[in-house]
Amino acid sequence: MSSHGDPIPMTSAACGPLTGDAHVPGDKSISHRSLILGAMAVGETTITGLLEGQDVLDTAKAMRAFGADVTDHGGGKWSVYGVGVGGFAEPDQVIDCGNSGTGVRLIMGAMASSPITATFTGDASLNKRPMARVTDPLALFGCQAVGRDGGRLPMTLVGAADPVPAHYTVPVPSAQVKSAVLLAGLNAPGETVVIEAEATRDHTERMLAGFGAEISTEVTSEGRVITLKGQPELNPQHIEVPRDPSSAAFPVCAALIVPGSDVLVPNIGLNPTRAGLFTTLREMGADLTYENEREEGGEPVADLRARFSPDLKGITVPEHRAACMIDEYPVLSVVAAFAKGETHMPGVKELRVKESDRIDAMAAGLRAAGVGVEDGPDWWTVMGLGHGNVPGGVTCASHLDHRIAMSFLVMGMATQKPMSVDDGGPIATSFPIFEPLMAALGAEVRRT
Ligand SMILES: O=C(O)C1=C[C@@H](OP(=O)(O)O)[C@@H](O)[C@H](O)C1
Ligand SMILES: C=C(OP(=O)(O)O)C(=O)O
Repeated sequence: MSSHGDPIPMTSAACGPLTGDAHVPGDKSISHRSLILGAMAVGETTITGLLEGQDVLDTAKAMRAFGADVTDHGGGKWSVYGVGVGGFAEPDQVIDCGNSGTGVRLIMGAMASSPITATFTGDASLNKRPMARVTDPLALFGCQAVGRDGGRLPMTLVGAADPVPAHYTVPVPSAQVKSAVLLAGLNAPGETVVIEAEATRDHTERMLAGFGAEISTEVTSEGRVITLKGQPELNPQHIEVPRDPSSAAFPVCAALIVPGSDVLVPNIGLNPTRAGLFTTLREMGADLTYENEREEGGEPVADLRARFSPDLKGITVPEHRAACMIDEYPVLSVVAAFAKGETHMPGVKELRVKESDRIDAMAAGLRAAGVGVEDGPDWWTVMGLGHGNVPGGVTCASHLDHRIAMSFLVMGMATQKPMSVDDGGPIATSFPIFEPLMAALGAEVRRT
């Protein structure tokens, strides 16, 4: 089933070279944060290039339910009239975050230090995902949570009437947990401190500073120590959302495996906490170059140029790189199938608690398509067959997971026989223009 509606079976088949420019949508992480921080500022935040995927639309709807005035002006232009830190109203309906872990976890953080009660739910995928990783630290602020067994949604949070700041070491590498704690810290008096051993995406820290919060990060022997001063007045901003490196991954990887391809993916944010896939692909021998490198809004940006790469080789992806490419492992495993030799991916336990168990989902489809995969609790290895040698010819389950669906469709562009997915519906959560964008490059992707 797709997140919203009937399943949409899709197929992709081997195609001629992929060529042209691929303008991928706005960054999903930054889009969620623009709406949430806009809702917590005093006055009007304007946003251009917002990702209008279902995950972000669900966050926009949630921000309205908490009292912010959120307006869609068309063409990716949005405005949010915020209610100020501590100004959230109590929603009179259940908050449905659909398929989005980022949406629900950040919003829980944003309301946790306010004296209001809210009930959260999601689709069948989100309702299986662990929420105690967020509600445990939110309890330190005085927020109470009651959910289903194992800390699952639906779940009701009773925000703290008298919040206290927290000092918390994040036990798993998760930007969502870190961000939930920081957002809760906004309405607590005094300093909230979050420590992360491994660096995860730092958009919340950068954007909070942009909105005028007092926040600092110190790198110590314990890791990154982030200190936030509570109860600031956040100033509204104009935000230009950069294009999403996690979406860029799909046309980039497709170009590397389809013979003769030459694709330009312009204006991609290369924040080091997000760009691990591109480093990894270059280590595998990918013909992937950064053109027109520049800085925009304090972040490194470049146009990515990906060309067919006949001599890809398997590598071991360094474990310390996992957090900065965590959403890209599914599509990396596809590229690995077309490389020569083994690609070993250690330290990736978090893949098992995404929209699906991404190791299981990819391993099942790759094996069915004739590719050897070995896996353990926190690692997996793909036995590459080399270009032209990957059989394909199977239908894979996408398990309500956009990245699984897109990964198998990219794979089918270079396998001997077409690849299908049972449901391409979830693609709309993060990359609603995936089909027309890939078709315009010359791919054979269609609904079946
Ligand atoms: O903070 C964010 O915007 C995200 C953090 C990551 O999740 P975790 O925090 O669970 O690693 C990532 O997988 C997700 O797509 C977006
Ligand atoms: C894991 C992802 O998203 P979320 O956790 O927001 O559902 C993703 O987009 O790959």
